[in-house]
Amino acid sequence: MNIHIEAANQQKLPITILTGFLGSGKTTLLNYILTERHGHRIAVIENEFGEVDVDSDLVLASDEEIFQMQNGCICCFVDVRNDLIDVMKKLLSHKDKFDHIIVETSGLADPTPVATAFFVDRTVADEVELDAVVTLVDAKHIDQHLYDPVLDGSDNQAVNQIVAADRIIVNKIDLAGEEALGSLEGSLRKLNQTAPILRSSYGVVELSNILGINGFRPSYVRERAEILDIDLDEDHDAHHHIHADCHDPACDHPDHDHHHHHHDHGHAHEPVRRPHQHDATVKSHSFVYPDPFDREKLATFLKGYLGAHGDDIFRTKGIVSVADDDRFFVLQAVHKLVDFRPDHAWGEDKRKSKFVFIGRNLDRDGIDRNLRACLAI
Ligand SMILES: Nc1nc2c(ncn2[C@@H]2O[C@H](COP(=O)(O)OP(=O)(O)OP(=O)(O)O)[C@@H](O)[C@H]2O)c(=O)[nH]1
Repeated sequence: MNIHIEAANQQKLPITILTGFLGSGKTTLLNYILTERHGHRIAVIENEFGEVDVDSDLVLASDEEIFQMQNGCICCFVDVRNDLIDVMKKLLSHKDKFDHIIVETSGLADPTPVATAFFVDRTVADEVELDAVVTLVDAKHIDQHLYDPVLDGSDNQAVNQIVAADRIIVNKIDLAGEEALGSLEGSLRKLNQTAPILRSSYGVVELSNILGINGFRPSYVRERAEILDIDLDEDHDAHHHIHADCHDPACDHPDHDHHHHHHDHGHAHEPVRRPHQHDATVKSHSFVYPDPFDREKLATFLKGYLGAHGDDIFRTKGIVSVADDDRFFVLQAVHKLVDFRPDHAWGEDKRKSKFVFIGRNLDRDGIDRNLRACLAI
């Protein structure tokens, strides 16, 4: 299989891979990018973690093209990566409509195999170039994931995302003091010696620092090839190596083994396995209810429950139908920090509530029982 790594070419469509741990602010940054006037016409590909799609409801409607990719994490499955290539081909078939693509990975994804995927398919590789891997870091919560004791000896996605970055954005600086920020930046610098580190609150950064930066300049090629695990020295028929760990506990793909590295050697459907451990303790549970909720009861439950279990529950999201209110409510929680507020009117949309809880030691039945107790009936 031929791998095309070459100098940046203005004709090629730049791709930004937006990554960062669960709840770090990827969608917030994406919304900022999509609503900001920056001169780029952007297509977005999203990869959702968890089987119930909430993210598409959270991304602001815009003229941009937004493609949802569910059913697995981009970084994990060969067929999800193939879907990525298919989506990319569709986009390329009307590329006059945009001049930049952003791929938002799921919060548990390793960006490296996602980036590598673009070099696997020749048609796509001829037309696109990786502009940059942009990694968001949650200034308040990252420490507990970088130094996660449960992951001792296993792959740590929070670390991989930082290692793979061309740009690091320390987000949520409003929640951290100067001293903590300084020490965090020191730790990030140890993991990644080259990526400029920016700071932001709610993803507000100077966009010229993260879009159209040509992270793949010729001088970067070797360094990037190393990060992407592509062997440049193997003449024209260089193998590509995809480290396709699945970090999507929601997946139950038959070909998938959560305890092994998949190591492709150009044969997309025949992963070669080698011993590997990783965190299979993180799970995602989704809940859907047709009946409306009592706003106060639900808010009280969420605060109390996440207050008690928020060390283990990394991320909670929801779109909620509230009794006697025309608007849908959005639930956003990262560990113990809960944000539950009204959004737009439901309009023609069918009212129903969806919740996704992601974390360790989740008590699915208990959460379900508690949520049902908050229904307005
Ligand atoms: N205080 C504060 N909250 C923020 C900031 N940026 C984002 N948030 C909040 O953090 C929560 C998570 O933000 P998202 O943008 O949904 O995070 P994400 O990385 O897309 O999350 P996943 O898709 O689950 O991985 C939301 O409640 C945001 O409003 C910030 O700079 N400061």
